Amino acid sequence: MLGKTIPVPRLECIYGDAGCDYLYSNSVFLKPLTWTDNLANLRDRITALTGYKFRIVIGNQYRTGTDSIGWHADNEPSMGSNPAIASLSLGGVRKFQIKPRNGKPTDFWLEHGSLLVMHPGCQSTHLHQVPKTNKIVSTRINLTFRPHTGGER
Ligand SMILES: O=C(O)CCC(=O)C(=O)O
Ligand SMILES: [Fe+2]
Repeated sequence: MLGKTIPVPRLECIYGDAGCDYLYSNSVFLKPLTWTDNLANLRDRITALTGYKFRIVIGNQYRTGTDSIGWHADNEPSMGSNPAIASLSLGGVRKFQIKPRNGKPTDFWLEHGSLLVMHPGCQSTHLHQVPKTNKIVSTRINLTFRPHTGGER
């Protein structure tokens, strides 16, 4: 529901081009802050590396092992069809799992500085998550660079 605060088990923020508002799960509305120099620099370096253009970045902070993100696909219509998503991990190592819808998960241990790229099509065929863990883990920050179809250019 718009205007309602929904708790999520992690901290979130969004930066991006003006007007590139982001609505997910039909309930959470995020309005981007203006790109900082450091984030814009990272965005441009990742575009140079991957060839994909990005207009928003969503930041997640997993403070402890109880912070997480459940199984989902990033298929919000505002990103257009078949988005390419680049995911940069910083800080503590966490398990990232990806699976074909109804298939078996594959585990990746995303280390500080690793860049995971989900190519176009991935969001229609696969789901991904960062599960909770009982292990002691240090804080992790993840930045997902994404396209967006709206806003000002
Ligand atoms: O933290 C991660 O590695 C994944 C984050 C994610 O899936 C998302 O923000 O949609
Ligand atoms: Fe995701």
